[in-house]
Amino acid sequence: MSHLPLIGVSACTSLVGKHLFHIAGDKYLQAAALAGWPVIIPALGTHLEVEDLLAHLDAVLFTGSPSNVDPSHYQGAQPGVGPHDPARDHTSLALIRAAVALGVPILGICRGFQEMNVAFGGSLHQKVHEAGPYQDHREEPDETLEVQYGPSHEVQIEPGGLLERIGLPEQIRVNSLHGQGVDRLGAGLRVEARAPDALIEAFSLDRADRFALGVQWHPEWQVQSNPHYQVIFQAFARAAQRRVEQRRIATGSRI
Ligand SMILES: N[C@@H](CCC(=O)NCCCC(=O)O)C(=O)O
Repeated sequence: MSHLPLIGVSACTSLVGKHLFHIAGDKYLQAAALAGWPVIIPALGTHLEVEDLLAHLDAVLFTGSPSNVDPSHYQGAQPGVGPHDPARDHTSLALIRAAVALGVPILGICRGFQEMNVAFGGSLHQKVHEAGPYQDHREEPDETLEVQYGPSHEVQIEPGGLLERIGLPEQIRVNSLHGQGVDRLGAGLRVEARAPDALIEAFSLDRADRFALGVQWHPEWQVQSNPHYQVIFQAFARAAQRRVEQRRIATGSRI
């Protein structure tokens, strides 16, 4: 039997009619399936130990979402810009910290990237477009998905980092669909890419023994037809496969 990695995919809470559901977008699940079997992680908050779940997973993908991380997680009690999803905040922040501690590879996309920064003690601009020298990084609300998720601006890949090592060239074009962005970078994170306005667009954990990468753009979008997006998921898949091997050795081949 082959040991296909199990890839956790973070869910948002969302009302469908009068009932609360835990949902993850199809494009994230399809892209995660390039690395292994995706399993949706419900945003159940903190009453379950995330370590118990992580013991069974080989990697976790933290998805994008229209909701914003509640600023109480990084700058004290403030109303902040909604919508918020407190259950997702609690689940994701606990999962990110525990995954890194346990050596489970993680990839954060858009909100997931912002969650990673907050989990490492960083902060976010509430509205990037009102925060000084930055461009407006939001999508045009009335445009088609093809336009919204199409290339929007360049990012400059930092030399010597993970993104360079996995094969990305000095500059790539990426999509851009976010109102918030990294302000103070979390402890232990290394900048991997910046937008032309210098906004941080990607970071990794500065530890050779961990795969923890966050990107502000959406590499899951039509990943199969974009070689620059594909290499990110290929690197994530390799990290998940390494975790399968580590778990196999740790459990004496019984997985
Ligand atoms: N709300 C945050 C994060 C933006 C984000 O993740 N957008 C993705 C929305 C839909 C999707 O493609 O999953 C912000 O505005 O910065």
